[in-house]
Amino acid sequence: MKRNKEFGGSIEVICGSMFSGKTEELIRRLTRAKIAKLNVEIFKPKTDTRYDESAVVSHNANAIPSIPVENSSAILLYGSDVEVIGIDEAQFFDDELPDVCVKLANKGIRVIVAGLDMDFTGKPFGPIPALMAIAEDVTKVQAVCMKCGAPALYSLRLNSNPNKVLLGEKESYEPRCRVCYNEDKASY
Ligand SMILES: Nc1ncnc2c1ncn2[C@@H]1O[C@H](COP(=O)(O)OP(=O)(O)O)[C@@H](O)[C@H]1O
Ligand SMILES: Cc1cn([C@H]2C[C@H](O)[C@@H](COP(=O)(O)O)O2)c(=O)[nH]c1=O
Ligand SMILES: [Zn+2]
Repeated sequence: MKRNKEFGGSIEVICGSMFSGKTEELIRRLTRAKIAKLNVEIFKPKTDTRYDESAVVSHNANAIPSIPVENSSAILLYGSDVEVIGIDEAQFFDDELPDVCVKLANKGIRVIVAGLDMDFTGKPFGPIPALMAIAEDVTKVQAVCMKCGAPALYSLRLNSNPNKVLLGEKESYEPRCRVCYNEDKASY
C-alpha cells in the first residue's frame, strides 16, 4: 500500500535550538517511513560538513545517509518515485525552499523539514519561518539550558564572531532558556 500518494502530500517542520533533538526526531520519522517500505530520500545543504560529508548525523551520533545539495531547487531533480523527503539543516537553504516543498507536497510527497528557527541573536533563521507558516504540522523541540537545566529555546554563541553563519558544536554554542539567554548574550 502506498499511503502517501493515496492521501496527498504534506509538509512537516521540526524546529528549535541547537541540541534540541531536531535531527534525532527527523531520523526517527524517516526510519519509520523506511520500515513502512516507503521510498525515502534525505537532503542537506552542501555547506554543512560538520560530522560527515553526506550523512545526516545527530549530536548523539545517530546517522542516516543523505544527499548534499547546492541549493533547494536541486531537490526537485531527484527520483520521481520518492514518497517521503527529509531535509536537515534547512535554515541554510535559500528562500526558494518553501516553494520547492510546496511543489513536492502537491505531487503527493510527505516532506519533513528540520532546522533552527532562530539564529544566535534570537532572530528568525532563513526559510524556516516561511516553512512554519505553510506546514500542516510544526513541532518545536527544546534543549536543556546548560546554565540552569530549564527547557532551552535559544542557541547562545560562545564567541564574538558576528557572522550569521558559523558552523560549530559545543565549542561555539550552548542552549539557553529565555532568562539565561538574556543574562548571557552579548549586545548583538
Ligand atoms: N543541552 C542539551 N540539551 C539536550 N540535548 C543535548 C544537550 N547537549 C547534548 N545533547 C545531546 O544532543 C542530542 C540531540 O541531538 P540532535 O538531534 O542532533 O539535536 P539538534 O539537531 O536539534 O541540534 C540529545 O539527545 C543529547 O544526547
Ligand atoms: C545558532 C546558529 C547556528 N549556526 C550553525 C551551527 C551548526 O553548525 C548549525 C546548527 O546545527 P544543529 O544541528 O541545529 O545543532 O548551525 C549558525 O551558523 N548560526 C547560528 O546563528
Ligand atoms: Zn537557563
